[in-house]
Amino acid sequence: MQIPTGFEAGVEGATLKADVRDLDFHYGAFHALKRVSMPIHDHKVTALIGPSGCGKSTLLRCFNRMHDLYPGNRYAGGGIVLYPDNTNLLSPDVDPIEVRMRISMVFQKPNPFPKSIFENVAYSLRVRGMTNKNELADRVEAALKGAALWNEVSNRLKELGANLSGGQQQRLCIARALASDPEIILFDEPTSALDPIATASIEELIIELKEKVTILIVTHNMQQAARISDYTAYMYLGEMVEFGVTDQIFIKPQKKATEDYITGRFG
Ligand SMILES: Nc1ncnc2c1ncn2[C@@H]1O[C@H](COP(=O)(O)OP(=O)(O)OP(=O)(O)O)[C@@H](O)[C@H]1O
Repeated sequence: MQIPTGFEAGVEGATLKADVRDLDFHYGAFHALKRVSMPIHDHKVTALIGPSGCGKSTLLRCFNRMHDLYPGNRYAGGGIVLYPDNTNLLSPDVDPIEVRMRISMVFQKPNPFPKSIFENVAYSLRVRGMTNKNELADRVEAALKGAALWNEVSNRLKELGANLSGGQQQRLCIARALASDPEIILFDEPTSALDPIATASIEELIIELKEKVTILIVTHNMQQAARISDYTAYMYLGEMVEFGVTDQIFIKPQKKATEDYITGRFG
């Protein structure tokens, strides 16, 4: 899908994986997202930045219909179109379970299931009906390799996931997210509970992962957004203030509000 008019392509020939169109979101009476539009480029990392409470996580959670799990939440406006099949992820006709198979999520705190390392990764495959032992083993190995964890755990697969270090647990959660072969992975501040070394390895991994998947990441850390993302979106009070190529947002933002935030004058 070529970039529709009105979106800054940034990279020649870039294609879109999804686009958010005039999206509104309400937590009961609270209007948390206001007419948000932004493109999600295929096989790129897009970072959502902005001060606390501006709606970054709310926007991220729309992508896998997590808000559906709580009563009173309401999507409105245009929706989120996923390419290449033009599926509106927020349409009531689209099954949220299907959406979560195509779009997986990694949370702020590593949250392995109380199961073995192997089962943490195999779980989503079993849920999808995979029963063949060899196939499961191959897929688990591929996901753990994809998450740069295989070398550290290949001889510990029966141990509890919770026995791993924090950084390893987060890579296990990334392996779990990868196992189902998603098209997009959502990361919600994935390194905020980790030390600098574990953070660096997750950042390196995210950059590698974009070969396989499209990535959308919420981060409080502007240096992190600058280091790992191709595109950055700056949000404030539920609105999309500015979207662009990361270098442009950080070096020469178009809007004063973005500049004030980037330079630390605000936020
Ligand atoms: N379940 C909820 N019910 C009502 N309001 C909510 C709920 N979750 C978030 N909000 C409100 O929606 C707004 C956006 O919250 P959100 O968590 O998306 O912000 P954020 O930019 O991710 O913030 P942070 O960086 O602190 O995580 C905030 O005003 C928040 O108080």
